[in-house]
Amino acid sequence: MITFEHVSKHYGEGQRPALAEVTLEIAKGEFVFLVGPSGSGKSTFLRLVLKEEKPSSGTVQVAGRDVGRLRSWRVPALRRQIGVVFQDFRLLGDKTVYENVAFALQVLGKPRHVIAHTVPEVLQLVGLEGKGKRRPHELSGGEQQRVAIARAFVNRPAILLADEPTGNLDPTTSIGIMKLLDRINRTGTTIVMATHDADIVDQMRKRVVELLDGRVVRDEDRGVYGSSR
Ligand SMILES: Nc1ncnc2c1ncn2[C@@H]1O[C@H](COP(=O)(O)OP(=O)(O)OP(=O)(O)O)[C@@H](O)[C@H]1O
Repeated sequence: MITFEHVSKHYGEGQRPALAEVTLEIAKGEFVFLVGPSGSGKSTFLRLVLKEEKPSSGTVQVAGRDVGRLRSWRVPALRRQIGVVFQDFRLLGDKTVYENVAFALQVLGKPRHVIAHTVPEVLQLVGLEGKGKRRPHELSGGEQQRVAIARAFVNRPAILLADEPTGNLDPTTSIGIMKLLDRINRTGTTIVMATHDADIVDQMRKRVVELLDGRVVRDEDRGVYGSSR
């Protein structure tokens, strides 16, 4: 589903590379934690998958396409296959929960009856039934993240990228969010999650890819946050 072959990314002359010779394959339906200290290249990895950045060298393939060679007019089609969730939720503050999720479908030109049917379904999936009329500021952080996940998932993308989705949440709320991501993963969606949350990684026991200074230094199935060696 996602293949990196000898991918390096240099943002600027004289800077050390944000990613260096990364070769990695993530299969359809996998759940992968990207871990590593601040500045190790996790967000850069995610941005390359989305074609928000271009690799300086090497190839990035997503869903069978060479992202580096993708023409700009094909980029929206690539991004339709990828849902994204961030640490700071990034909801539209002047829209209700329902409208935030519906908006993701409106921009894709989905007919109104499809939206009316799909949004309540996905709000129920994320545990927000009955809260569609609230605005983001009337929700807890965990609920806001559920809205963000509903919005990212409403189009049933093949891939969900999550950049520190539990970074602003307390441990109990974080566990709820992880259960939700696990449920989404079980529907067949490939999930790549960058995180500093050691407890979560240790509890979930999924594949762990560790970056250090832009290099993959560990890739373990059912891994833990810190090296087990
Ligand atoms: N737009 C940019 N321009 C220049 N340098 C950048 C840019 N984005 C990231 N970098 C540099 O690339 C390196 C990797 O950054 P990246 O954001 O990918 O790390 P990260 O592992 O996601 O960090 P964090 O855990 O703090 O989010 C860092 O040295 C950073 O300063």
